[in-house]
Amino acid sequence: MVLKIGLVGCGAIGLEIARAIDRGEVEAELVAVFDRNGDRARELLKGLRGKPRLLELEELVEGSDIVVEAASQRAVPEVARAALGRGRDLMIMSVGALLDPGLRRTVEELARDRGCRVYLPSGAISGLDGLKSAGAGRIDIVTLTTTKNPRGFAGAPYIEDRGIDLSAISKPTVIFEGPAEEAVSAFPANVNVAATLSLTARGARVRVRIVADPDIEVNIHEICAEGDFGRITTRVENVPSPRNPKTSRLAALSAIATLRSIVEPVKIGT
Ligand SMILES: NC(=O)C1=CN([C@@H]2O[C@H](COP(=O)(O)OP(=O)(O)OC[C@H]3O[C@@H](n4cnc5c(N)ncnc54)[C@H](OP(=O)(O)O)[C@@H]3O)[C@@H](O)[C@H]2O)C=CC1
Ligand SMILES: O=C([O-])CC(=O)C(=O)O
Repeated sequence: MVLKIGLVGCGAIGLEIARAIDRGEVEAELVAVFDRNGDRARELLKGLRGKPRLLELEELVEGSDIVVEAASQRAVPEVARAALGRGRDLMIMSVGALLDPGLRRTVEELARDRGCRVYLPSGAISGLDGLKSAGAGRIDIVTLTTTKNPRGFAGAPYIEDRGIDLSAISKPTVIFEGPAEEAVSAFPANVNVAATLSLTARGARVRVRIVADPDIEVNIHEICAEGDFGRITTRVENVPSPRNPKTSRLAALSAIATLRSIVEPVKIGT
């Protein structure tokens, strides 16, 4: 049976996912899309050969085997409850939402009760395979250093609340340092990867450093993890999405790769 996918969020990541399915790169059918911005959803549909329907969330869930969230952290509670509550599998891109302990518990309980799977793609980072293995032992500390062009941080609550003038940054500047839980609320569209690291590290401390560098055009994520296994360091220099400079192209590719791994019989990696 062909996997039926319902997509919530038709922005930079949603568009790439929809196109990959439409080109036959994932053996699945995109049956429906939803976005609070109807124009963006209609624009996405125009470019596809297939004919997914533009539906409200409840109807989208009804017709899908798996719901893919590529919208925002704010969207996650409603989408998760709608999908898991009806026994549908769920993929979450706005992983930062799951650092709210109440929501994480709800998602885990609903998934267990209804026999559903919840997929959290690696997103814009590398090294989760090793970190996942390390988590079976003891991880002491994980640090994430994220560096983007200042324009990538525009609109973040941390920037707005403090009135930080991003255009005045003329050299690499540390604009935030703190735990993952704070980072994902302060920069909800920039460091969801901190939450993915935190969940993978199973309770180990994840410290986040955010750097604005006016001289770069890539989104860099550097990770260092230490524990009884030794040390892992990884660094990705990501090409930003042409549609959304906050988001890296690798994040959309990781969603597509996760969907493939769901439908393909051979699973590679930890
Ligand atoms: N896990 C990871 O590694 C990564 C995660 N992300 C996260 O993935 C998500 C999608 O990223 P991206 O495609 O770049 O984002 P975009 O902003 O490009 O697109 C998101 C779309 O979803 C819409 N949307 C927002 N909230 C809702 C809602 N409650 N219900 C329905 N639609 C909604 C937005 O509308 P509007 O424009 O009106 O807000 C927009 O059209 C973001 O939360 C982003 O932070 C991004 C990169 C990496
Ligand atoms: O795409 C990226 O570089 C990472 C990102 O925005 C996020 O984790 O929210």
